[in-house]
Amino acid sequence: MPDSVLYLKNASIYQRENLILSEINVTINKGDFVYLIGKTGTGKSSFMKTLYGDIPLREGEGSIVDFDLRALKEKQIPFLRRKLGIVFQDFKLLNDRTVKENLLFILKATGWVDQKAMNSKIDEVLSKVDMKDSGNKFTYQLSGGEQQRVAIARALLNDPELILADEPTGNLDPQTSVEVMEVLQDINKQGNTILMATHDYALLLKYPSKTLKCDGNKVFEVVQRKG
Ligand SMILES: Nc1ncnc2c1ncn2[C@@H]1O[C@H](COP(=O)(O)OP(=O)(O)OP(=O)(O)O)[C@@H](O)[C@H]1O
Repeated sequence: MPDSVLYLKNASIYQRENLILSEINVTINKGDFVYLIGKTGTGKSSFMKTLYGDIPLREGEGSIVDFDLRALKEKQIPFLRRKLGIVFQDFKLLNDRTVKENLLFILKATGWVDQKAMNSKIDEVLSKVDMKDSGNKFTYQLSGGEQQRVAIARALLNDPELILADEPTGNLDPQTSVEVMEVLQDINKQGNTILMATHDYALLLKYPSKTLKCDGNKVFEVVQRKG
């Protein structure tokens, strides 16, 4: 699989002893923008959690950014997550710090030491999400859409090979959802690979792309009709 960043073959996903999804066959290639859709409770979050090592893959084959999901050891998980950018519905920013301090925290935690390099990386990712002028604001001073843009900037810090966004617009109004989606589209056009779980069908229609659907314990690729 030369250009694949995610590969699942006959994979099954369990929550404790409950089978959530089975016979999953999915490939995501470098540069793709892929949606993961499905009704509530069909397993989108379980799928995402398996990919970032929060749920072990117990059946089938799985490889993500060159990590074997079946053989993944607890101590490898931080290294896997360094190659992924993860964006959550509820932003998960540290509210007692400024935007820059939130980003510095992650850089230091992932081994960066050179202050100049850190500052320039922070400027770079904040520019990508159009938040360069807000570095000194506390996160609680930002709107929901701005907070999500900072969370996307944070996901970009370590040049991830794959961005996993789990309902990134789930807490946002329709207008702000479109703004955040524009940011995700832009960074995809710049070469980032993105898997986005969503139940926002308006976004799918506005920004059509490859779509996987969770339904009846399976994951299907669905073909979107144009027009
Ligand atoms: N920690 C857990 N332990 C046991 N079962 C769980 C756990 N978390 C989720 N489940 C079950 O797994 C199934 C899939 O849940 P999941 O959260 O993956 O769905 P989802 O498609 O992401 O839903 P939503 O859109 O509501 O977030 C549900 O039936 C849920 O009850």
